[in-house]
Amino acid sequence: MANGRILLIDDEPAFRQLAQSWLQGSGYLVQTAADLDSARAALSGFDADLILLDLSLPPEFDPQHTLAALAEFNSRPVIILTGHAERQLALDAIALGAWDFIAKPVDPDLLAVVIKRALSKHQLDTELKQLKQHNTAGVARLIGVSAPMEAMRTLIQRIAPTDVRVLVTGPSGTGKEVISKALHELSRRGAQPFVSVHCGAIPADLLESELFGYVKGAFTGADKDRPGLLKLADGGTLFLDEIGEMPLPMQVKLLRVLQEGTFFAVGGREQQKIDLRLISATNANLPDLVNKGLFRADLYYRIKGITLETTALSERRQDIPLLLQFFLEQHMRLQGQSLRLDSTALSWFLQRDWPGNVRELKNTLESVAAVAQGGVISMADISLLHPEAVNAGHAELATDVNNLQLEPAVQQLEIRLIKQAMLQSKGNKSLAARLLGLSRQGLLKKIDRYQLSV
Ligand SMILES: Nc1ncnc2c1ncn2[C@@H]1O[C@H](COP(=O)(O)OP(=O)(O)OP(=O)(O)O)[C@@H](O)[C@H]1O
Repeated sequence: MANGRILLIDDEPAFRQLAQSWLQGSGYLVQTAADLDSARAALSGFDADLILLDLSLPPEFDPQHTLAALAEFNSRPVIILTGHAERQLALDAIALGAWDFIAKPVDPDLLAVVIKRALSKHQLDTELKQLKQHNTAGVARLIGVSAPMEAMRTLIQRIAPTDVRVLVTGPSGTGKEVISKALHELSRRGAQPFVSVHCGAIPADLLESELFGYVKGAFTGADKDRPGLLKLADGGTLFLDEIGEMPLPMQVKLLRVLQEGTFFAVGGREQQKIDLRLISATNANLPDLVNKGLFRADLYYRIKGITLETTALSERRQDIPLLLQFFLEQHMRLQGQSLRLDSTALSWFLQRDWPGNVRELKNTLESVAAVAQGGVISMADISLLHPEAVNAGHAELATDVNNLQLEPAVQQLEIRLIKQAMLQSKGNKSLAARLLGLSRQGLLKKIDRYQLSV
């Protein structure tokens, strides 16, 4: 399959031919056009994912004319090809919505990087938009494009309208509560309460009165009737989180409620009837607990209904960029400031194992976002909170960070990142500067300041 479709609009035949062969060599489908009219004609039959646009085009050779046409192409990323004299125009193009610009003569390696980044950002934006447009609010909150997530979304949509009991199992932080809420929101009970009970967090001797409520005088301190969580969930959904941690005596009582649909408040004589849907979740292996006598087999079969199994984030890594984007947007909305990850920070997030799954990813992003400055999260921010991010070969930097010697720590980090970028770009300074989010001039100054032999 092709990596993407690119339309190259440039009046120089030799450059068109050369760039076309570079891009085809990298697996892109490429069409070319020499002016705006032929570009429009090409687009009617070729749905380009990205456009490379020279600003000086025939017949006018007037960059302003080309800039005026930019809006026609803006549904896809446009990269401006510019000569040095056109730098201001390129900046104007960016203000008008172009994705980036690249100077002529074009460096093929740099072009490849810019195109790759533009296309992956574009794909993320499109996927996020599609998810947002999903008319089923509950499922839209479940971010992810991996096969397990797609399958989960389909199952949720099928199961939600029924009243079948659901058991959601899987590792901690993989979204079991998000899934349960989606099931509730898409059900006929969606407008009724969703009551969540963390079975392990309520002390065993309080769980009964919390769930069933109590009547005045039932025990010391019960100075008035109080409805329990079961009653509060009447008509809606009761979500029993970490059900594996429910004490055995309470399991017996819950079983009776599930069998009969009725219960008594603690100290009460009046039988109460409830109508609710039960969704349970656990990260424990319930059949194992049943075998060990820690969980009642009859209750297990009652709550099991349909079992939905979540997948660890390390087994669906393709969801990480979209989750990061989602949490970044959430953060930006809350803080009212724009924020992005630079490329090294993004790779760090992509490469980690995330044993705490989505919860750990979200918390980590939020904490580094809190210390980031200037609207960009970089490795310098990450290593302040995660000194282990600095690899073993740079242990001295970790020590500095621990000693809170910020200045030298930042300098050493800069040196390391510059060396890494130079290595990655095989000595190409323009590309290294781009990877580091610096201008070429800015990079040269730093190389000079640190007297680096790169
Ligand atoms: N697919 C997802 N899309 C968006 N947010 C998610 C997703 N999965 C998890 N989250 C977020 O991650 C955090 C943890 O999710 P959740 O509480 O649902 O996990 P859990 O599996 O129930 O964890 P635990 O077993 O520890 O109770 C929440 O902030 C939730 O919003």
